[in-house]
Amino acid sequence: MRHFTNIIIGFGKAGKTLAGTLAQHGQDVLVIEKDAMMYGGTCINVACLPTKNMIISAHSGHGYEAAFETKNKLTTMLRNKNYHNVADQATATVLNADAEFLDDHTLQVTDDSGTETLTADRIFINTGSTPILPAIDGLADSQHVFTSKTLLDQSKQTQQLAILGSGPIGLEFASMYAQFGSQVTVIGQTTAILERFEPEIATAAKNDLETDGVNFVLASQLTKVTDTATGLSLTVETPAGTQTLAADALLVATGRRANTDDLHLERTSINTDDRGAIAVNDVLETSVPNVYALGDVAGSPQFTYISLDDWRIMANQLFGDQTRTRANRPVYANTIFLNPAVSSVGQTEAQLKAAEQPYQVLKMATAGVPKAQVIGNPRGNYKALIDPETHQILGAAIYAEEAFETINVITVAMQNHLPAEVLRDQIYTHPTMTEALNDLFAQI
Ligand SMILES: Cc1cc2nc3c(=O)[nH]c(=O)nc-3n(C[C@H](O)[C@H](O)[C@H](O)COP(=O)(O)OP(=O)(O)OC[C@H]3O[C@@H](n4cnc5c(N)ncnc54)[C@H](O)[C@@H]3O)c2cc1C
Ligand SMILES: NC(=O)c1ccc[n+]([C@@H]2O[C@H](COP(=O)([O-])OP(=O)(O)OC[C@H]3O[C@@H](n4cnc5c(N)ncnc54)[C@H](O)[C@@H]3O)[C@@H](O)[C@H]2O)c1
Repeated sequence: MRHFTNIIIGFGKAGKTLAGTLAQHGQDVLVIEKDAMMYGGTCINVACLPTKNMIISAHSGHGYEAAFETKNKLTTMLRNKNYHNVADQATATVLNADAEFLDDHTLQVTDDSGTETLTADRIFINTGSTPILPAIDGLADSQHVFTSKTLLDQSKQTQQLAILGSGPIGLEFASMYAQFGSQVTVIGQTTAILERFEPEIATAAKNDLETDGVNFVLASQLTKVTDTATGLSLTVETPAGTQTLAADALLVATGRRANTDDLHLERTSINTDDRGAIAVNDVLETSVPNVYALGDVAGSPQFTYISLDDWRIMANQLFGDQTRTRANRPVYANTIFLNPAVSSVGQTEAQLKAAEQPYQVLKMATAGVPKAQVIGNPRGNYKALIDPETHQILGAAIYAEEAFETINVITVAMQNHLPAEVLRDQIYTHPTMTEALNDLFAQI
């Protein structure tokens, strides 16, 4: 039985960054990753980075197959770099094996050479999340049903793509495939898309997706999947009655759940919450002392930058002044990478209204921003909500080119309680999309 000071299960964003921190402090650390094609974790191999690379290729007019090759080169380079970032540290070791718990502090790892028992002073669980496949007649047995990961593996373009779920994965793939020229149908159970965004922005984005060729079947339930000679036939209960849709492939994008499947937590005193995520306190410790969970598996909001923030909390607790916790996570935004992107931060007008909190609304069309015309994509709009007394920003939503950059400027202002005048009066380089903030906040 080998013993380590630190064992990290899963090569995710939090885990790989923590491995570097521990090694820099001279501590030994073993990182266990079950899949050698996943060194570096989900984001760089099968999620954020390959999808954004393919989306950029699609929006730039590149064909699917060229985009696929470019994406594979990128992920291969990143995987190799991520592996060496950890494995080349003097006190770090990477083990390609499946890890499971035997008891609270003992792990068993299994690889081609057999099994081994390991113990550690501290164990960090960073095993990410896994797609939820709804129990729909025929779905599990179909040869033409894909997850985001398996669809990204397809070297040939799917010409007729059905997508179940209108969340970020469903919409980003819909936008990407429509730009590649495929016929895309999104089947959603909600009556609208982007429900957590401002309605003006959600409506504009939906109209533009439709202009790009995406067909929406909303407020509907997929009830049956049947494989045909060429693809599949989908039975959908819609408000207008039962519809049958034909497609070459179905992407299932109906959410992701914490990945605890192989860990055998039932052999431990590690608790899970009502969503199946590992229950942790504000400093990410599980119900077992010295066993921690970080990122998606700990029920953290499912973003790479939040997994990275879990690393900040952990590093601060281990080596810093122990002030950072989940409870004082800074303000953060989110983006869905459509054409253009939609980004939001803080509260929406509906939330402020429900809370009876006073606010002033500022709105502007993207077409008024010179850079949007330079790029040739003037679609979209901006909306901000400010406190009428302090002029602090309560929320913002942007549907525009480079929304994902501009929103970060607003986020910094919100985190630091700056009045909107600071963004209104700031000098921005020209021509940039950030200049929109001069005009948006000029309406105060
Ligand atoms: C298609 C898609 C697009 C996304 N786009 C974005 C985006 O643009 N921006 C964003 O911020 N977020 C995005 N996300 C979400 C983001 O990818 C995740 O929130 C993030 O990767 C979670 O990281 P993590 O640190 O929790 O673990 P992960 O990076 O998921 O790492 C977990 C690792 O643990 C390994 N593992 C699991 N079980 C075991 C075991 N028993 N033994 C050993 N190893 C094990 C897995 O193989 C995996 O490598 C996207 C997700 C998807 C699916
Ligand atoms: N740009 C980004 O930051 C980005 C991109 C992709 C994914 N992600 C992360 O990954 C997570 C998972 O993404 P996701 O889109 O799979 O999940 P999600 O939970 O965000 O959205 C799932 C959608 O599927 C719908 N749905 C669920 N069951 C359904 C059913 N039976 N029929 C029809 N619709 C159904 C839900 O109503 C919801 O709209 C996201 O929550 C997000 O945190 C982030």
